[in-house]
Amino acid sequence: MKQLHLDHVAHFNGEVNIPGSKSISNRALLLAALAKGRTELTNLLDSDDIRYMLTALGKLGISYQLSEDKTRCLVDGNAAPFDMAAPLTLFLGNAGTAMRPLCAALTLGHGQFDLTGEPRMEERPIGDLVDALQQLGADIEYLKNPGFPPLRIHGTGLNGGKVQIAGTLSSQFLTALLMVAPMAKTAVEIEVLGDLVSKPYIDITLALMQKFGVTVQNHNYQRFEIPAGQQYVAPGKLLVEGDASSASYFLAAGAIAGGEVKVTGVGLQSIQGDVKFADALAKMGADIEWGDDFIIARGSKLHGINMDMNHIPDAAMTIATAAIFAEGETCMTNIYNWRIKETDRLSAMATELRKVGAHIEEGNDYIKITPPDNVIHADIDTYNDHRMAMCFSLLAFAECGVTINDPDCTSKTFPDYFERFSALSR
Ligand SMILES: O=C(O)C1=C[C@@H](OP(=O)(O)O)[C@@H](O)[C@H](O)C1
Ligand SMILES: C=C(OP(=O)(O)O)C(=O)O
Repeated sequence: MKQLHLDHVAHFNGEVNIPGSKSISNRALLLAALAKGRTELTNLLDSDDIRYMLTALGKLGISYQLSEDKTRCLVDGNAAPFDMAAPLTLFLGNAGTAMRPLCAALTLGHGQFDLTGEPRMEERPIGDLVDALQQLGADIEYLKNPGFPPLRIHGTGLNGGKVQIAGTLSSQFLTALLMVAPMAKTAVEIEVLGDLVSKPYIDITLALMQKFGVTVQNHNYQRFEIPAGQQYVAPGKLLVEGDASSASYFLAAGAIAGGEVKVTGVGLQSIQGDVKFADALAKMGADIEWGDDFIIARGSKLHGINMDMNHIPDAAMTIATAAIFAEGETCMTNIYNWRIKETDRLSAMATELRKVGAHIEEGNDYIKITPPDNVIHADIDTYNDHRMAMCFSLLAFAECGVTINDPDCTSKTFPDYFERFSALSR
């Protein structure tokens, strides 16, 4: 297994232009494929999750041209649902933003589609989405375990009408349903059951649907009305914002190391909820400055916080490792869905933070972190979870440094993360 040894970093300063948002890249690619006309995407993310979406769209007959550096993509939309004469298998790795929306999109057209993924993908639920699509007449079979991928979809077109969907495990199910609703045969009315988790991701979905010319009425995230007969229309150029979750590691580094770090590509104008990470960091005592297209974090003495983090599920992991450098306890609540992501993140986080000497209380949906008096050097296991690797890089600010096992797992969303991190380290 590859290991990356990070020696003590005393100073961390500079500017980072953050690579494109995963959430926006994969939504924009799928909408561009379904739309009428050509979309030019710039600052597209080049990473595993986006490659799975692009490869799937290519197999589905979508023509696109990718620039050499893979951050600019011209997509010629289908102006219609996918229609394939021969059965197709699409391997989607562990990309939730490919699996969930494609599952919905493939019910719209015609053909037989098998959606498969990595072993972990087979443990990540999708039943709430499948149940909702079945209410609209979709024909979807589970190929192994009920409620989980792999799936077989027989495209038959999607009926409209009223549909209920659970919002309690993942917002990606509602995102997927929203994205296909305008192309159903009649108007769709969605009712969300239970407390909707990761709500700001729905704002990303609605913002992109709007950019592609589609109307949705949002009744307080509990009910959505989507008129029938709508066609996605290519918006021409679309600049993908920098990824706000990816920005969190650099902002936290700036706050911990006492220097000044500026991230560009995300800021006040961002449509991503994870920019609110900067507010959580400010609550810990960091000095944060906002611009329309940038955020600056300056170091200061950090203290622990007690906060519901359901609105920033991904960036919240960065708070957990930043908490090691804060005075007092940090309690992060309402994060049950950490358990169904790339790994069981609550359990992984608790295990690895204990290795560096922290005292941890792990609940079903919360984690309480008491930092150690002296951080201990540890070999950090990353569980094939890019965010475990990236947020534990912050332990390089401890005197003892840190070792990251299997650092290449950052390829899911940020292939050159450690090069960028080193570039700002002194
Ligand atoms: O819609 C999206 O782009 C995402 C939604 C979130 O998932 P959940 O809604 O499952 O929490 C987030 O964790 C994931 O990385 C991306
Ligand atoms: C949960 C994540 O990914 P996915 O899009 O596969 O759900 C993540 O990137 O933290």
